Amino acid sequence: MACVMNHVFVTNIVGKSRILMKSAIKTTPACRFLWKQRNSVDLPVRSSDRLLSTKPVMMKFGGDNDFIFKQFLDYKSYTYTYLLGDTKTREAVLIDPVIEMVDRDIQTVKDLNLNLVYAVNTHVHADHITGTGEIKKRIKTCQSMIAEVSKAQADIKLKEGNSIRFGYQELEVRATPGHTDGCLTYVWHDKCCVFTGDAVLIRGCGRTDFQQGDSGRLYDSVHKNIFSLPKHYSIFPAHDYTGQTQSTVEEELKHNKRLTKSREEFIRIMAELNLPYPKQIDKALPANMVCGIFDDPPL
Ligand SMILES: N[C@@H](CCC(=O)N[C@@H](CSS)C(=O)NCC(=O)O)C(=O)O
Repeated sequence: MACVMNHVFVTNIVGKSRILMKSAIKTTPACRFLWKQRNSVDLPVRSSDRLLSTKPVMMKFGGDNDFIFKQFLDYKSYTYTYLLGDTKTREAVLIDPVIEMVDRDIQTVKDLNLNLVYAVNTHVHADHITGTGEIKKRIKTCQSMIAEVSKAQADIKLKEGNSIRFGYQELEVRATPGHTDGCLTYVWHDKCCVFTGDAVLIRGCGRTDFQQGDSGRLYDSVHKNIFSLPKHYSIFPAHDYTGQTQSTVEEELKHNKRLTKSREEFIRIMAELNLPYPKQIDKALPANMVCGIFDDPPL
């Protein structure tokens, strides 16, 4: 097996030694696995030259897999919550849990005998209250995560270049601002998939008319940090309003109704959307700055 390890510099270890600064050289997945076995704290992640996995899409459902993947829907806000787990260690993370659906999420964690280590938000949501605070109340060892620049409360503040590790699995954190300034995208390179929050929706994108919305910034960050991924990577967004569940980088490069346009045209399209404000925005925004925990229970 070709295994070029090169140099590793792990500089910032936070929260049970699972958050690692990007810095080293990407190798083959098998090589990385062997390397991780030798050293459970430091691990090589990808280099700035974006050398990435050449494996085909690996979202197998069933069989002898090393991971768990579940996509849940909140049918009120059309939010997708993702449960990702590592079958060897049973460690798991939840991405974008919704407060009203926490019973479902925690029950699934229990059913699958998982140890939920992180409850992660892609950004400060405006349309629903996050479930991260409620989850932390019920699972004391679970830590919450959100972007540092969002200034929202969380146990661990993330920024571009961090990695989120659960068992032998790892998500790369990429900054994709524009819908909000703290939008993060999580890339699961080993499984060739990417959790884009509201930055890229299927055939669309997050609106840019409130919070720190900035259409030019969204266009640039998506093209730099999502559309530069290998074409076969699967895209899993935070919402879909049309009944779709998943896309790929290739599909969105070809068919996204907004992001395939020129930057100038994109900015014009976004300025003319005239969408109604999300119904829950007035309570969701302040609640989500404090992990979704208010003194008064949410309606
Ligand atoms: N009707 C929904 C809100 C729908 C909405 O505005 N969605 C946001 C993401 S949640 S802030 C969005 O960016 N939509 C993009 C689009 O093109 O629809 C509600 O009342 O909650």
